[in-house]
Amino acid sequence: MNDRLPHEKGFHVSWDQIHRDSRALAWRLDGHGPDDGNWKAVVAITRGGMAPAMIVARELDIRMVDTISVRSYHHQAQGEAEILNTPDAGMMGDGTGVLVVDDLVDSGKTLELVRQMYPKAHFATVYAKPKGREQVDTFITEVSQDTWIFFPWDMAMQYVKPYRGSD
Ligand SMILES: O=P(O)(O)OC[C@H]1O[C@H](OP(=O)(O)OP(=O)(O)O)[C@H](O)[C@@H]1O
Ligand code: HPA
Ligand SMILES: [Mg+2]
Repeated sequence: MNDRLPHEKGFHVSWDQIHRDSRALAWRLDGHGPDDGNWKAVVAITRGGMAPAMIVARELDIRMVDTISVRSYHHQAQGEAEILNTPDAGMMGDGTGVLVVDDLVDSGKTLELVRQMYPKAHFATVYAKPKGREQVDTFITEVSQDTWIFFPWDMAMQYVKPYRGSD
């Protein structure tokens, strides 16, 4: 792996896999909302949470969808997490009944910040690393801390040399 990358392992996720895993997340959450099992809204943490949030909202038939914009990473180096935009305050309240969805939790800093704003919300991610696991209420797959997850929206198909041979 390239010297600039601090992570030992790469976990490459296809569109098909993120779709399946996001569906699995929705099914796990189904029936666990505070209002007769229902959730009132889905809030995606931009940008990575938007595709999983769309799939969760579709599976659970939730039409109330909003976003919260958080930025914490510059390439693979983490900076201070900052909130750039918040969802409708009236809809959010203290977060009760709201599913906050992100693609993954790594250090947990992003979720920690959002949790401070909406302590009663339910935090769900598709993938989780050990350091951030305490910040997430529901997730599907755990990967080791030294794994970098590559999402399909950050990748493109490209030529790979044969195992044997030089062209
Ligand atoms: O648990 P943490 O260590 O805080 O890391 C997890 C967050 O980092 C990534 O987002 P990023 O800030 O890179 O922005 P993006 O979603 O727009 O790519 C990822 O999508 C999570 O939101
Ligand atoms: O493993 C990761 N993959 C993509 N984005 C991320 N942001 C924090 N950790 C990761
Ligand atoms: Mg993100």
